[in-house]
Amino acid sequence: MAKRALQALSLTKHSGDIFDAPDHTVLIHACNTQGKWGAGIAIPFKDAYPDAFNTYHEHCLSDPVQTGTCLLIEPCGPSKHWIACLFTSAKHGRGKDKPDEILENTRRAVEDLLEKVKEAEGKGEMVGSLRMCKINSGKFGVEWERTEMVLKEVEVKEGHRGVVEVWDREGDFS
Ligand SMILES: Nc1ncnc2c1ncn2[C@@H]1O[C@H](COP(=O)(O)OP(=O)(O)OC[C@H]2O[C@H](OP(=O)(O)O)[C@H](O)[C@@H]2O)[C@@H](O)[C@H]1O
Repeated sequence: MAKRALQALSLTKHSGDIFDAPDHTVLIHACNTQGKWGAGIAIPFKDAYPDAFNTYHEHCLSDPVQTGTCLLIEPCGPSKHWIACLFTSAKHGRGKDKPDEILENTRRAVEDLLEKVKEAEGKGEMVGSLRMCKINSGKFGVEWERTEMVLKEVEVKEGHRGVVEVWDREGDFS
């Protein structure tokens, strides 16, 4: 029998505030592995989800975290939002990984995210839609178009979510 072709990930684009999301939405951002949410969209994440920041921080300090992985943090606080940290660069600031490395880490981290979402759903957890900002396009300095190309090449395996929403405050996807 012919093998079923694997589907590629679909992106939908949305203009507005990523944080203004229904309960159980998964909010996704790109992180360094140093345990710091010190700039860019990481600051509002830290302000709105201090418990998630503590979980991320401890995860980074307790084990050397590999890039290309994802930490999916269970809903905490009244918002019931899941927080997904994609480890797309080891360091931040001047020491950040090179764009090609960030892109390869992104591909693997998103695959890891899709698997972790599947596992959570398998345990009967409520997991809403997957929402990301234009990851890597700010402090990590990688053009959004390059990250978008990589995301659209991610293979959606059996039982994995096939759609990720991308949110931008200005609706700028150029
Ligand atoms: N307040 C806000 N509200 C809404 N949208 C906002 C926003 N601020 C920025 N954006 C947008 O969010 C997208 C991603 O841009 P970002 O620069 O955040 O993230 P990135 O993925 O390039 O880099 C990750 C590293 O940035 C941080 O800094 P540190 O390493 O701590 O220094 C982290 O900790 C990571 O390590 C761009 O579309 C920005 O327009």
